[in-house]
Amino acid sequence: MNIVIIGAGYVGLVTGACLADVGNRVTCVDHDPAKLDALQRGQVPFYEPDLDAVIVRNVAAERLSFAASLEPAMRHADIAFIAVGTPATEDGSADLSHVLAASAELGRAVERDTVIVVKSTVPVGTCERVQRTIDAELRMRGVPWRATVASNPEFLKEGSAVDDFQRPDRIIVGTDDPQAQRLLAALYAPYNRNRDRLIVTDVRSAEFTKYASNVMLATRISLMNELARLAEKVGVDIEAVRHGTGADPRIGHHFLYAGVGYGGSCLPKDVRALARLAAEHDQSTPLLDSVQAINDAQKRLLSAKIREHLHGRLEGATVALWGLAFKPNTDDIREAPSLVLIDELLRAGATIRAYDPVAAERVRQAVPDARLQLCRNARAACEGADVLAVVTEWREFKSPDFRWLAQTLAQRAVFDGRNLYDPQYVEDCGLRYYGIGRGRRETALAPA
Ligand SMILES: NC(=O)C1=CN([C@@H]2O[C@H](COP(=O)(O)OP(=O)(O)OC[C@H]3O[C@@H](n4cnc5c(N)ncnc54)[C@H](O)[C@@H]3O)[C@@H](O)[C@H]2O)C=CC1
Ligand SMILES: O=C(O)[C@H]1O[C@H](OP(=O)(O)OP(=O)(O)OC[C@H]2O[C@@H](n3ccc(=O)[nH]c3=O)[C@H](O)[C@@H]2O)[C@H](O)[C@@H](O)[C@@H]1O
Repeated sequence: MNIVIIGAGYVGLVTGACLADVGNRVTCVDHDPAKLDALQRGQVPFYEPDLDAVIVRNVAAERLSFAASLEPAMRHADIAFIAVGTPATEDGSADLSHVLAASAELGRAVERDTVIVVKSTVPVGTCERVQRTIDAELRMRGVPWRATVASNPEFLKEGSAVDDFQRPDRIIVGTDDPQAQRLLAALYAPYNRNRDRLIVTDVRSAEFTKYASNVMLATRISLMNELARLAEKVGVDIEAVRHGTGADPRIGHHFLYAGVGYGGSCLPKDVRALARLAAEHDQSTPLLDSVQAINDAQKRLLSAKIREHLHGRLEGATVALWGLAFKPNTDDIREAPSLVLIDELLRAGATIRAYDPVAAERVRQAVPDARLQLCRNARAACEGADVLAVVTEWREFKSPDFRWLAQTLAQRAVFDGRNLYDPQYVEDCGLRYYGIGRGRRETALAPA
């Protein structure tokens, strides 16, 4: 098929590259000249494992190309995907300006009957707005073409985006139009050989399913983080609880990790946007509000623990920080917990020696403060530091030399924001260990 993708970001680029990889001809259109320039020179503008290889081989095979405008690709397009950003506005609602601008551009560029697929995460009713926007342009042009708008939310995760796209748990297609259903079923057939992954529903349900999925994930994390706080107080290790609860197949082991709060470009904004949608319909959202409040507090937990260990003396202290990206295997720092920790430490007068395998440069641009020193590797970050905080669970942080750390860190403490380490082993090596919800019998407080 001939495919046009509007928006060459995480979702658009992965979608375009993967669809080209199974034989489609794909044009990715983006307004950002720097991004286009990089792509045209064969460079992927962000870090995503395996993506560059898929892009390079499909560009070489002339199945994948990049363009600044929809012309002339729309002349041959069977399907056009809208994969532009939907960031949060000030009041938390999804900013649809990019989606609606792309819709108007599509209305001006459609040159044949085309299925328009909204892949961006959008509130219920947006696809209908997209349809109206495109139809108005088509009417103004007086052309006979039909654009059928369908919803097809994306569920990939950054850091494993290519694999997630190629092996989806489910493919949600929202449309009542039988022709669009058939076309999208054919497009996704390579990922649905057993015919069990495609869920066809109405447009509004598809739009809602995306938010429901993300807020469920966020809720699980906040619940685990709340349990972790209590676990610490009553002498319970949340890691043991995670194993025990996850063994129930109704609960499952995935997404049960207590930590420093969820970040990224999606969970935080989507929880906010759904709460906002509810408010617009006069519905309160006590659960979603708590999910967000717990997450905000969780992002501040590590700095409070560090402050306590240093007896309140953060001023003049030096904190080594491992991990800046909001999760491993990405350089994305949008709403990253590391940024909250950095902000709190800098405001308290501390110096930070930070290391991240790929996200350092982005943090340098976001936080141009000389007291944030970006280091060339994990060990260098610890030299001259008082304590170590681990915020992102990159593989290379999983098994450090704790005895060396005990000799190097002046205040001999590790703050494990991802519960990577065995507390007893760390302490046997001569360090004080602080995790998230790693209560032990001796740390339990007697009830008041
Ligand atoms: N990042 C992720 O892991 C996931 C994101 N989503 C959703 O997918 C959507 C896109 O997210 P990302 O890919 O992260 O966004 P992004 O911000 O990485 O990329 C969006 C791209 O669209 C381009 N753009 C905006 N308006 C345009 C226009 N009119 N014409 C051409 N290009 C235009 C921008 O220049 C940018 O390169 C959002 O709604 C997001 O919530 C869904 C699943 C996963
Ligand atoms: O809509 C989106 O954009 C995407 O949002 C999330 O994907 P992503 O944000 O890339 O990453 P996740 O793996 O979900 O992690 C989000 C945050 O939650 C944190 N997390 C995750 C899992 C866990 O058990 N505990 C935990 O604190 C991570 O560290 C990270 O900060 C969803 O997992 C994807 O399905 C969805 O498509």
